[in-house]
Amino acid sequence: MTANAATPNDTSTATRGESAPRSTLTSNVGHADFVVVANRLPIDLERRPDGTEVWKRSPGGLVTALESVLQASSGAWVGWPGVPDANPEPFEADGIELHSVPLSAQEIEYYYEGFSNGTLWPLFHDVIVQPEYHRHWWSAYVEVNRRFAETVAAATAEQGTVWVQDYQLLLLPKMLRQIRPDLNIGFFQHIPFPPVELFMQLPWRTEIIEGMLGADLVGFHLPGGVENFLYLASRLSGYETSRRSIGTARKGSRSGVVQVGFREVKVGAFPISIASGKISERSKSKEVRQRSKEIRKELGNPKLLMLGVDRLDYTKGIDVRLRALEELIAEGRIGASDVSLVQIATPSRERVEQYQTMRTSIEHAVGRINGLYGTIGHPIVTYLHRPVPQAELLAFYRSADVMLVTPIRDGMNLVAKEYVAATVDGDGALVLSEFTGAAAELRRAYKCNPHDLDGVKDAIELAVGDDPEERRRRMTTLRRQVLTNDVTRWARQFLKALGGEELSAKL
Ligand SMILES: Nc1ncnc2c1ncn2[C@@H]1O[C@H](COP(=O)(O)OP(=O)(O)O)[C@@H](O)[C@H]1O
Ligand SMILES: O=P(O)(O)OC[C@H]1O[C@H](O[C@H]2O[C@H](CO)[C@@H](O)[C@H](O)[C@H]2O)[C@H](O)[C@@H](O)[C@@H]1O
Repeated sequence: MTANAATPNDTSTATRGESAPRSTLTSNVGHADFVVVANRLPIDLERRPDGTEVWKRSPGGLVTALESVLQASSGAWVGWPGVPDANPEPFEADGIELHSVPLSAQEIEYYYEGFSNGTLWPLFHDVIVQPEYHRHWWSAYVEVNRRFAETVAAATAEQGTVWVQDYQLLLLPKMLRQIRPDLNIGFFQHIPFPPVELFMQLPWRTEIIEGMLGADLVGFHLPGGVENFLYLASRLSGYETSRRSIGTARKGSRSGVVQVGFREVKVGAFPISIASGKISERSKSKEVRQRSKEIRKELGNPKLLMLGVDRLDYTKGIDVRLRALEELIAEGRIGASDVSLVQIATPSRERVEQYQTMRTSIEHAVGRINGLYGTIGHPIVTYLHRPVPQAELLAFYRSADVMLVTPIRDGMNLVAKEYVAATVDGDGALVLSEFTGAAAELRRAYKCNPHDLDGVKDAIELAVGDDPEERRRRMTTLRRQVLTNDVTRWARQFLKALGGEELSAKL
C-alpha cells in the first residue's frame, strides 16, 4: 500500500497500492443488481513521473461513506479513474466491482474543474466565491453525464437498483431512465441544495431539476434541501408537489413527493454518517493509543493541542480558524507557549484558480502566525499538506484536546463525526460551525458562526476553558448520537425508501 493511501474507513488491503488491478471482470458487466455511480471511483489512478501507475484512495467523505456500504452489499461502482484517458477493463478491488468512465483532459477541465467545481460547487455553497457560467462547460457536463448513463446502463442487471451520487451527475437520473426504464433509480446530493434566490442564477436551472427528477427517490442531508428542491420542482417544472411522509426518512424530517406524469418522485432528508463503530474500535487499539501519545510528545507535549483536518477547500473555513487563533494569542487569551495547532489538509482541485489562491493565503497565514508567535522548536501551527493514513489520522483525533471544524458552508462534514467517534476516552471538545450539515445532529458541540470571528474565538475559548465535567457530558451525548446513527443506518434508510427492501436488509 502506498504511504498516503489510507483514511478512516479505509479497510484497505494490498490491492490499493498495487500498480495494476487484481482481476478483470469483463464477464460480470451487465449483471450488477446494485450499482453506485459517482464522479470518482473509490480509488484514483496516479501516474508517476517514471511512467509507473498506482491506485490510491480517492479524497473526500463521499468515498469514505459509500465504500463501506458497497463492501457490505457486493455491488458495483461506476466512476472516473481520476486521470485523463484512463479506461481499464472492469476489475475488482476490496470486494467492489469497479467500472471506469474515461474522461479526456479537456473534459476534466470543462466538466469536472469547470461546470462541477467552478459553477455548481460555489453556487450551491452560498456563492462563497463567484460561480462562472460558460456554455462550453455546460456542453461538456451534458456529454459526460450521457457517457456515465451509458456505462451504468451497460453494467446494471435487469430491474437493478442504481444509486447516483452528487452534483457532478445531476442530469444522469433522467438520461438513465430514458435508456433503462426498468431500473430503480435513487439520487443523493452530498452538498447543500441552494434556495431559489441562488439557484435561479443558473442558466440551465430547468434542465438540472428535470435531470434529478428522473430518479425515483431524491435525497438530501437536511430538510432545508428537501424544501428548496420541492419548491423549485414546482416553480420551474410546474409539477404538483405535496409534503408527506415517504416512510423511512428520519422521523420529524421534511419529506414530500413530486408528481411527474404518472410517476411519483419521493424526496427526503437522510443525513449521512460514518462507520462509527469501526472507527471507535480502531481508535481503542494499542497502535492508535501509543501513536497518539507519541504525537503529543513530538509536538513538545503542549498544554493545549488543537486539530483541523480538511480537504483544502475554500468552503472549509481553515482561514477562519487560523485568524481566530492568531487573535486569541494576540489578546493573551491563549498562551503562545501553551498551544499547538496541527492542520492537516488534503490537496484538492489544485488546478482550479480559487483553490490556488486559497492555498497561498492559508500558507501565508501559517507562516505569519509562526513568525510572530513561534519559537525555535515550537511552531504554533504544524501544517501538513497531504493525506495521512487511517491509523495516523485516528491517532491525531485521539491526541487533540480541541477539534476545529469551521466551514463557511458544508453539506455534512464527516470529519466532525470521525473526531467524535475516535474520542474514545470522552476527553475532547468539538468546535463546530453552524453552517455544516453535521451541526443539525451534533447539537452539544461548541457551536460557532464562522462569519462572526469574535463568536468563533468565544467558542474556542469556551471549549478550552469549560468545566471538564461539562465538556465530558457534551462529548458523551455527541458519542451516543454518532455511534447510534452510523453510515449503514443511513444507507439502509435511503435504500428502504427507494424500495430496495432486500438490498437494505443485506447491509
Ligand atoms: N489529510 C487527510 N488525510 C486523510 N484523510 C483525510 C484528510 N483530510 C480529510 N480526510 C478524510 O476525507 C473525508 C472528508 O469528508 P468530509 O468532512 O465529509 O468533507 P469532504 O467530503 O468535503 O472532503 C473524511 O473521511 C476525512 O477523514
Ligand atoms: O472528488 P473531489 O472533487 O476531490 O471532492 C471530494 C468530495 O467532496 C465533496 O464531499 C461531500 O460529501 C461528504 C459526504 O456526504 C459531505 O460530508 C461533504 O460535506 C461534501 O462536501 C463532494 O460532494 C464529493 O462529491 C466529492 O467526492
